[in-house]
Amino acid sequence: MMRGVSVSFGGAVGVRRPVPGTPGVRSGGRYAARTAGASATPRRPLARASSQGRRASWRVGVATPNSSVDMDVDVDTALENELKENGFRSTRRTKLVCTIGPATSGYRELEQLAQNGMNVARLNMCHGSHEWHREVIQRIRKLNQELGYSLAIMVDTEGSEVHIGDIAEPSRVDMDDRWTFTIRSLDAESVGPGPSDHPEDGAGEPGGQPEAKRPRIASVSYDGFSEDVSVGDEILVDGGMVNFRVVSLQGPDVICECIEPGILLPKANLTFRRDGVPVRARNSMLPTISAKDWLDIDFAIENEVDLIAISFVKTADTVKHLRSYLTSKCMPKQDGPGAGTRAAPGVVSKIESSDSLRNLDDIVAASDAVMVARGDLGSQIPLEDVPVVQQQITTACRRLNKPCIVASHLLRSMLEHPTPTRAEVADIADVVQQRADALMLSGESAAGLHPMKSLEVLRAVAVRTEQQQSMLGASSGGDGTEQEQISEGICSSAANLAEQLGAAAIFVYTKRGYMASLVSRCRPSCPIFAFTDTNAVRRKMNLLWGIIPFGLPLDANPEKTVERTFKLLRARDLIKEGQLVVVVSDVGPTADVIRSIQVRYVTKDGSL
Ligand SMILES: Nc1ncnc2c1ncn2[C@@H]1O[C@H](COP(=O)(O)OP(=O)(O)OP(=O)(O)O)[C@@H](O)[C@H]1O
Ligand SMILES: CC(=O)C(=O)O
Ligand SMILES: [K+]
Ligand SMILES: [Mg+2]
Repeated sequence: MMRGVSVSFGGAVGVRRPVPGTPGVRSGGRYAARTAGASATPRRPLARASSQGRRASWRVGVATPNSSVDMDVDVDTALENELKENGFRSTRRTKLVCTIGPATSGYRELEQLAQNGMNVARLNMCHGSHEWHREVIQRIRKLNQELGYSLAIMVDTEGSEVHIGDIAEPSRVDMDDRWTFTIRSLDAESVGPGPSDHPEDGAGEPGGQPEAKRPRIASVSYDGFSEDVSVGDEILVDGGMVNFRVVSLQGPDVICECIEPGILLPKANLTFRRDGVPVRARNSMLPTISAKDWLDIDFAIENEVDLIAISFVKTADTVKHLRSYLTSKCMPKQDGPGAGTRAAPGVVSKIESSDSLRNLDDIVAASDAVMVARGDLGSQIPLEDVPVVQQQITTACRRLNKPCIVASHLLRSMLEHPTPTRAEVADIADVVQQRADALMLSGESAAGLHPMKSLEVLRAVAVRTEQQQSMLGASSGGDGTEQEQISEGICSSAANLAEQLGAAAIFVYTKRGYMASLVSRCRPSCPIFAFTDTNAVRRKMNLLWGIIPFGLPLDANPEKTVERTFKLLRARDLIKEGQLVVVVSDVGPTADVIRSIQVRYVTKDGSL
């Protein structure tokens, strides 16, 4: 049944006489023009615009008979600048997620990350207090409000993983160094050279071991740890950042010797192997969402973050359970003109264990987004399987239309060094070629020596790689309701058409971000301008490949909205006269939505 679907090619070709009083132009943040009133010149710059992307706003009166609608359109400051500076074809499509830690938690540093292309800020609840995270969230909100950014915030839960305590500082571990991992709680978690905590080691006494052999000690978060491991097991710290061999078990203490040197970080996680094979510890039977995680989830809800990432997801049931909790906790929000939209955070499932791989499709289908968490994944499955599994996950996400973040070790060497290895650059290029939606920095941006440089490298490699690519075929589709299939068909046709015509951009109007995601999934080679009327949807689209999210009130009459969009973007110089734009719209009078594809040339003043 095709009622209510119209594919029209009513391009407003050529140049029509400009409407008297072309709306003014400004840079960054919000553009506002009022259609009632007579003044045609910008009359109220609310803030100074600068090339760094300072937020500014102009309010403009445009004389149009029979109308008194407030016209405005919001776009992220950094994206607007990228678009203007790089042009449509070279603007980055792959989104960037940065973990915020001590190296980047200040306002100035956050602003610099935003300027350099961060789309989503990740807060890892393994570290820091709620107070610390709350302050970071407030700073990001301030950036969004005052400087016109539209950064999304993702809270990442700790999960029931085994990790060491909060040691005072990163610690170098050399070959043969002895460490004790204990399930005893330690008062001051002592790290580094010091007297032995264990009587039998004899260190700290005259005639004890030499300094380098003194045992060091760290607590372990999981009580079953000392029973799960055996002498001879290999302990991997953070998936291989440092490796130990278990030399003896003494009640609550596991005595280990370093067999591969490296750096031990606070809260580093522990996995173990027996005869070269990863061992499923009993902690894998613990609930995926721990008691602490629930407190962190409440914190995330309270602070209205956009996304919650769940560590070590094993089944879709966990995701569904969390979603019902979020829905019950989140009241309908008054967020812009789209009143009644629920501001419940999206659920990001982190794929980082062999259990999750068995249920991959179900987990992906139940989630709002997925993360390939290669750090832990690499210590839970054979390392050589990681690239294959990454490809499987990105493919499943495309098929099921869920955004996919590829995370961890992308620029690991930049924790210390100012330039990446060639292999790291090749890895980033590989992820971009797989058309993952987003790349994520962890320690590089949170605690490394070169957080800004890391983001610059990430962005530069992403953009360079994208330039070499052309459009990939649209999804296979075929599943879903008839209505969903119609939407998919419209969006993939629009993407194909844009490709054939070499269109400058695709415009898509989207209430929930769904239509935008369908266009994004086709990976067209022109940018996708997605217009929505709620800020929460706008921020969530920060994760979608190729999408440039705009905030714009959506008129009940879709044609009016389309016309207004062209005028506003033209006035802002974001589209140029003569450019060809493919428009996908399914925002209509509620009962009988008319979905259409239109091809339009941009006129001098944007009028149709
Ligand atoms: N909020 C923070 N406070 C202090 N240090 C942090 C914070 N966030 C991250 N870090 C540092 O950055 C390092 C790497 O980041 P992160 O913990 O996010 O690693 P990961 O492997 O991505 O996470 P996960 O624990 O979810 O597997 C951490 O070991 C820690 O030293
Ligand atoms: C990001 C994360 O949790 C990991 O790579 O393990
Ligand atoms: K985490
Ligand atoms: Mg992890």
